[in-house]
Amino acid sequence: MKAEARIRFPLSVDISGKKVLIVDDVTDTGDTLKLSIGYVQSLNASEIRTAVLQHKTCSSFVPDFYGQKIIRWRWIIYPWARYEDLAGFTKRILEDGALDVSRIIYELKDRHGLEVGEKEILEILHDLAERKEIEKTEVDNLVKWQVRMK
Ligand SMILES: O=P(O)(O)OC[C@H]1O[C@H](OP(=O)(O)OP(=O)(O)O)[C@H](O)[C@@H]1O
Repeated sequence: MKAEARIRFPLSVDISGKKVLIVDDVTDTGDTLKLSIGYVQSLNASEIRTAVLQHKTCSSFVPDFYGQKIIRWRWIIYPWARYEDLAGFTKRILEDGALDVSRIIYELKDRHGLEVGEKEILEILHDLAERKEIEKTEVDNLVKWQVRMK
């Protein structure tokens, strides 16, 4: 589930009277751009336009410019968000029970069509473990990973 859009880092420059182009990678619900427009308006920009790489037609907001229209909803993994997306999918997969690395790789391919190498997934697993979100266990001499018990 996606978190609610919010302004985390207010602008530190004066944009009053300026023409502003807001650029994002994608519109999904449209909430991010709606919020951004409201925020930029509150700073008295004179004109506002919006642009995204990919616009999903389910979005309640239609940007002024987009590179591609996505009609059939799908999750899009951008190179700059691959790590974050993989970590999220991996955690969700582990919610179904403890799994070893090769099974996690299999599930990522099966459920999400993702090709992931062992080195890449191990780095993510170790990071999630360091953040205490998952933990390593050993079952019958097999190393498995599971969501950390609270
Ligand atoms: O139209 P919306 O439903 O608002 O979705 C679009 C937003 O979602 C993604 O960001 P994400 O929520 O992953 O936040 P982040 O870029 O801060 O990680 C994306 O980069 C857009 O900013």
